[in-house]
Amino acid sequence: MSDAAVAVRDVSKKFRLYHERNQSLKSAIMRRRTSVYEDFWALEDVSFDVPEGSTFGLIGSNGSGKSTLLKCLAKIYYPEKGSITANGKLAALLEVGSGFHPELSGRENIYLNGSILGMGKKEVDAKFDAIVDFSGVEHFIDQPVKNYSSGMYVRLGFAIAIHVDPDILVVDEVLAVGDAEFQEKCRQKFAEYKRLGKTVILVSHAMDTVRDMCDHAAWLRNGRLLQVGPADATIAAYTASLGDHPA
Ligand SMILES: Nc1ncnc2c1ncn2[C@@H]1O[C@H](COP(=O)(O)OP(=O)(O)OP(=O)(O)O)[C@@H](O)[C@H]1O
Repeated sequence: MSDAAVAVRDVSKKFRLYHERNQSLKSAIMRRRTSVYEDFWALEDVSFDVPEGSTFGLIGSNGSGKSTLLKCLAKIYYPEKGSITANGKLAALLEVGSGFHPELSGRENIYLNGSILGMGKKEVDAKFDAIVDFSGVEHFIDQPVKNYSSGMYVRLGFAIAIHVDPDILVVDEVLAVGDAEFQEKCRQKFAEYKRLGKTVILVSHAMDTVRDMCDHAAWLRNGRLLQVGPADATIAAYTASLGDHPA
């Protein structure tokens, strides 16, 4: 479909859950090295379109498959079944610290992470000051990132991801780690993306944030898509399903 930034079609993702009831060496030998496992489908037959230019929220309870789906979008995981088509350059900011080497400095990690996200050295050179400026971690830029706080990690990771200048930005829960000032910066960035017709896909448990930022949303439960469409209606259905337990 021409107006879809991302088309998710019949996506199913399986993990193996190993059941090692007895951890001893003797028991491993007795089992003759055969492992006992079961297949667990973290995503099952998930299909939806993310409209181009939308800010799209993925919502659902813990373990419903949101992060797994984002990792499939970012091509960190490959689904066993189905397909995902992205129409444009996609940059993802997933778990805190992913794509960073803890022993390297912030400066070195900008080059490392930038190249993982598809930027050449010259491009990073040209954008370096702007990345550092947006991140707000200039004072610590030559320190190893293992000494960064989780908020500093996320600031730097987000600053790099947006300077890739993606058509589609995929952001996991990590924004919740940032302080109020940083969240406001992100909010402004998402609004700017919207004005530019770019697409943002984000995961959040904060329904106020999703309501505030997103125009569309998809609700996952136990790996299945329960509802997709306008954010307000999807959030209302999800929160109603929680009964007395607020999201
Ligand atoms: N690498 C893995 N190996 C085995 N199981 C996994 C793996 N990654 C995720 N899972 C399982 O897949 C299911 C979905 O996990 P996922 O992290 O996608 O959920 P989520 O909706 O992002 O949850 P949360 O809101 O808690 O972040 C969970 O049951 C989880 O235990």
